[in-house]
Amino acid sequence: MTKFDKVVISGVGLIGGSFARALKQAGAVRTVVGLGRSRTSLERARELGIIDAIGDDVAEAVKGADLVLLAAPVAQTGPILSSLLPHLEPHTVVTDAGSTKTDVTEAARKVLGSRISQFVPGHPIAGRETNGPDAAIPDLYRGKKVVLTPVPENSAADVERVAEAWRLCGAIIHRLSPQEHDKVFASVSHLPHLLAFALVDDIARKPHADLLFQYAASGFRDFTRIAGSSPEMWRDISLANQEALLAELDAYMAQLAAVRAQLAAGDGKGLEAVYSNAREARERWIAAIETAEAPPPKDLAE
Ligand SMILES: NC(=O)c1ccc[n+]([C@@H]2O[C@H](COP(=O)([O-])OP(=O)(O)OC[C@H]3O[C@@H](n4cnc5c(N)ncnc54)[C@H](O)[C@@H]3O)[C@@H](O)[C@H]2O)c1
Ligand SMILES: O=C(O)C(=O)C[C@]1(C(=O)O)C=C[C@@H](O)C=C1
Repeated sequence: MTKFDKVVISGVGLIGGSFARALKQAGAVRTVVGLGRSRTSLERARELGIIDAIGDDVAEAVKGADLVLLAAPVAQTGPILSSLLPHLEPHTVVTDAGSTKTDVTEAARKVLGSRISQFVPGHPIAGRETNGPDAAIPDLYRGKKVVLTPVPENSAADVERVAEAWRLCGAIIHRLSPQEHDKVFASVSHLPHLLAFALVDDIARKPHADLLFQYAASGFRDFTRIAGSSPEMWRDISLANQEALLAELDAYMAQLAAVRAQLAAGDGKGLEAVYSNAREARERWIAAIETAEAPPPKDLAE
């Protein structure tokens, strides 16, 4: 069942590589061509069987492509689209996997002009702290959400084409506006990453850091897992979503100030109320996510 004759991936790391692997596993693509910044990394992707060919020449790479996925750090969106535009055929649908959507859509609009209709912005809500082609796995998106934030100029058919590709990877399609998207993910993704990076950085800079790390255990490991993520990627996400992230950070700092006051006052009842509310909310969230993200059987996604 070949749905896509040729798919081009610009940025063959965890996200782009997993997309290619998933489409290949579903038997849904004939050829995957990789574009990228690092030749070594593209060669590794080819060696791993993630891509079939390295796009040495952009014009040749995008010629006859059904679908192009941008999966590089979000600040690369404009430059990558500029390089693709002169060679982009009218039938080719372009999408992206960037973690922010307002900046990506603005960059795409600026570069593509009237051809913005060919760009359907998207974001898979799945990932890990590892990066590069070696981290790519075919089941990364199985049972996970993909948020599409289409622009008014997109045709229903092009949006459906992108949705279909993600469904073939096992994902479930949701839709938000770019602004709604960026507010939501500032809260539940971008802020936790900033906090994890800041905490580990803070501890690492203490004079007795070695002693502290020697005794840090599973609680610390769980809280800071995401501080193992790509600094370049998270720099771009933080700056791209600066306004919403600052708003979430301010709200969190107010919460910390309130909790600090309870601690300083020895207000055990107050602290326990915060901890209980958090634990209950987390339990409800885990139960809901386990129901919603129960992976569909492989043949249903195909
Ligand atoms: N890691 C996650 O958990 C996650 C989840 C969802 C979405 N995303 C988004 O997906 C995108 C890719 O993230 P990733 O985790 O796969 O990172 P990654 O580091 O594994 O892969 C990114 C790839 O892009 C390449 N690249 C960098 N600049 C480029 C350029 N100018 N042109 C072409 N390729 C370029 C890099 O060489 C690398 O191979 C980012 O926009 C990120 O915000 C990440
Ligand atoms: O699991 C992880 O390591 C992730 O960070 C994945 C995660 C997140 O949940 O925040 C990170 C960035 C994305 O854009 C989507 C998903």
